[in-house]
Amino acid sequence: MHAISLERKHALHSVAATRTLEAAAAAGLPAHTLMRRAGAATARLALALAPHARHVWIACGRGNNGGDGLEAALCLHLAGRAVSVTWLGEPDAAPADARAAWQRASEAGVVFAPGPPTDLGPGDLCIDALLGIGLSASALPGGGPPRHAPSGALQELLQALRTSQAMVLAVDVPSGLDADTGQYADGFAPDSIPMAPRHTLSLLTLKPGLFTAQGRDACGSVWLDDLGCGALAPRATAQLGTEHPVNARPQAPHASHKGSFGDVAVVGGEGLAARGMGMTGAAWLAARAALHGGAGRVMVALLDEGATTAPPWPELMLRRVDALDWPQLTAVCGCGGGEAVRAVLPAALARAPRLVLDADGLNAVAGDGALARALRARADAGLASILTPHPLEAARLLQCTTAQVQANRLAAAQALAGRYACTVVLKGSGSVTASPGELPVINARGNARLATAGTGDVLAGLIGARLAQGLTPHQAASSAVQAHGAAADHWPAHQALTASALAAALQ
Ligand SMILES: NC(=O)C1=CN([C@@H]2O[C@H](COP(=O)(O)OP(=O)(O)OC[C@H]3O[C@@H](n4cnc5c(N)ncnc54)[C@H](O)[C@@H]3O)[C@@H](O)[C@H]2O)[C@@H](O)CC1
Ligand SMILES: Nc1ncnc2c1ncn2[C@@H]1O[C@H](COP(=O)(O)OP(=O)(O)O)[C@@H](O)[C@H]1O
Ligand SMILES: [K+]
Repeated sequence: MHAISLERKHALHSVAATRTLEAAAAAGLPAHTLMRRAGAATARLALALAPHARHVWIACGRGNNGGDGLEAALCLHLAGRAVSVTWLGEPDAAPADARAAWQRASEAGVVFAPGPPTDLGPGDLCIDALLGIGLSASALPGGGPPRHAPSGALQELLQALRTSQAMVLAVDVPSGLDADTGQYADGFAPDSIPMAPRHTLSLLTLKPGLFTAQGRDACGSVWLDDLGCGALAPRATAQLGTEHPVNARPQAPHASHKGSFGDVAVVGGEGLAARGMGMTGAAWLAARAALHGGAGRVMVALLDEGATTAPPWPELMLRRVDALDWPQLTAVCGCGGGEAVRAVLPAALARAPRLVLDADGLNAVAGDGALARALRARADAGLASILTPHPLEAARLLQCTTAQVQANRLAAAQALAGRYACTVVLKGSGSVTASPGELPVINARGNARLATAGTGDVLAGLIGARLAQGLTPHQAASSAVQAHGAAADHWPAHQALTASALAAALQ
């Protein structure tokens, strides 16, 4: 068992892949072995997390997730801890593994109670073993009418777990969360994020939904126990984090020059005169990020007809759009581009060998079939493209709703990558980077301090810098997303995170 370190990459497996592994592992082991291992691992982690707990309360569901909880109860009871269990199952209806676990726990004298102890305090521990990966798919958003509405008893126990002052350890997955998508099933979303500390012990594999959409809030700290079956794991569904080089500069040869690190041109920043909304700041932010991200030279082509503006940072060079030497550039197009960016896109799409398309650049492509075809054609011409939509921009590109994008972020990012034959970063908590033929990467870094205007422009500029320095689009995008998130994670608690400060803090 180990805590999931965000410094390393990890394989992620869908529920289907985990079921395949479970079946292969169970076939080679005596009956009930996996559940006993799962219960023992849960008990070990419980003792480590709450060594001085006066009470451990375990809420167990009807299925095998509940069986894991019963096995954990037995281990904790045998270790001399004060344990009580609330089990929603019935011996005659329980799956075989869970029934055996109930029998062993009962025979050993584990205490069963209808609900949690009334005096659970902050030093105590609750274990959530209500629902695991068996959560019914038909209850998931977009999956039709729920087959099982959460019963009153299940709701009461979930509520007790979520409002308890005691730390909560979720077995395998927080109950009600879909382990593939990170979305709660209908009727299971909490009213607010619980205040008590939370841990999740994922069993056999790490699942993608633990790290994207609602997953990170639901899980708290994530741990993994492969139950001794890691060697049997099938091909990963996705990857958590990336180990690609952060900044090529420290390893660069002494005989480098500024041309060795690529030219980035940021094209965006519609002027105030166009539609009464000045967005030049977005272009400057992207350019500053490209500079701090290690690009050799950074140019800015503002879509600000007639205005002559001095760059806010003297390292940046101004260019008119018609003076851009597209074939030599990595273009970052769209940041604050407004309506004006549409006119530039045919040239950028046709001529830029490396292109990052953000914000209004994406909206223009979503609303214009010719631009969409030009984007799609870039792959066949050997030109590299990266799209960086937030969920609403992704929904426009996919002609669906934001809720449908969020319902399965991994699938949405992969669908976009397929449709446009390029790399896609679907932003938001647990950003997903997907590229044709590559394992998608979920980023587990970053936090809600990034939810401030301009941080997306900073990301686009940083991706541009990495692409300019020679990383592949998939490497450039996934490593930039990770560095962007890590900068937010390391941000001093007492300092405001603003987009321009973030750009300057990048490495
Ligand atoms: N069988 C095995 O070999 C192993 C199973 N393991 C555990 O077993 C879990 C999976 O067990 P199961 O397949 O039994 O599934 P779960 O225990 O996750 O859930 C199934 C139960 O929940 C109910 N349910 C499903 N969706 C519901 C909904 N929307 N509302 C209300 N009730 C709902 C079902 O009717 C069933 O009673 C894993 O998450 C893991 O904790 C682990 O012990 C590893 C080994
Ligand atoms: N709650 C959050 N957790 C993690 N990352 C976040 C969160 N909110 C925003 N971000 C990140 O901040 C950036 C915001 O980008 P975007 O929505 O395009 O904003 P803007 O257009 O204002 O720059 C993205 O990289 C996104 O993933
Ligand atoms: K659970």
